[in-house]
Amino acid sequence: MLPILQVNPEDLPTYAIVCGDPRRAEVISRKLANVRELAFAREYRTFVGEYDGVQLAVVSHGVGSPGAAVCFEELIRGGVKTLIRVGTAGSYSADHPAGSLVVSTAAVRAEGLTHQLVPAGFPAVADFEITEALYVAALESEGIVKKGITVSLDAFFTGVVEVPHRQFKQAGAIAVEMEIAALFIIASLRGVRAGAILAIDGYADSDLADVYDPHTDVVDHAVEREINTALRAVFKLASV
Ligand SMILES: O=P(O)(O)O[C@H]1O[C@H](CO)[C@@H](O)[C@H]1O
Ligand SMILES: O=c1cc[nH]c(=O)[nH]1
Repeated sequence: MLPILQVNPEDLPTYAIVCGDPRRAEVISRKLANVRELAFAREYRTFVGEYDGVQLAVVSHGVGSPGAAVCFEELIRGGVKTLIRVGTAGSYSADHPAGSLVVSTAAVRAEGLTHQLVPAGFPAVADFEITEALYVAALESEGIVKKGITVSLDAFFTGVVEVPHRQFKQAGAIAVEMEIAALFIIASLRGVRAGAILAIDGYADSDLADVYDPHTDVVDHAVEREINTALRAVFKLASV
């Protein structure tokens, strides 16, 4: 039994879609055939089922890298070889506002967890095949799709220390979220592949406390679109 997810490794397939929100995991699970909920322990809700004949798990990892890392590590210990994060993110550009999709090609390690795992200069990079499958599948849907470098932070709300959003943006990053760096570093360390797609829910460098509202139809529609994209990507990846 995986001690924290509370899942029996024998029940896990080799593909997994992961997301922060346990409710999103349940939404994704409703798109699967022969679905079973294996566990709901802490923030980690685990379903297994089939999409177009491909067996996959859908698991929530909560908010923030340390908790998400526990989920990724246990899934990999349980036999998962392909992990796709289906998340939300803040945008750095009016070219991709709320409702857009972003496929992460690499992540800035602006968080703490990965610095306890690998040396400072080690890159957090997505798997090429997963990234390609996600991007191609996303382009088949209606709406804006971008691919590029994303930033993984620990702090969601700001304090008195300035987060260098302007520098990240000037250096080429396109969106901000919280767990992709951990996912890509852990995948590299453990010899599995990982990718990520994000629904944009606002602007990252605004005062989030005042303006952040991820509960809009535009964001809901983008989340639905990224879920369908990720499922089609899983099917494509499993078919080659
Ligand atoms: O929508 P999820 O997958 O949770 O992703 C983003 O949303 C959470 C913050 O609201 C963080 O987990 C961040 O990475
Ligand atoms: O981490 C996150 C997630 C969604 N939107 C943001 O601005 N930041």
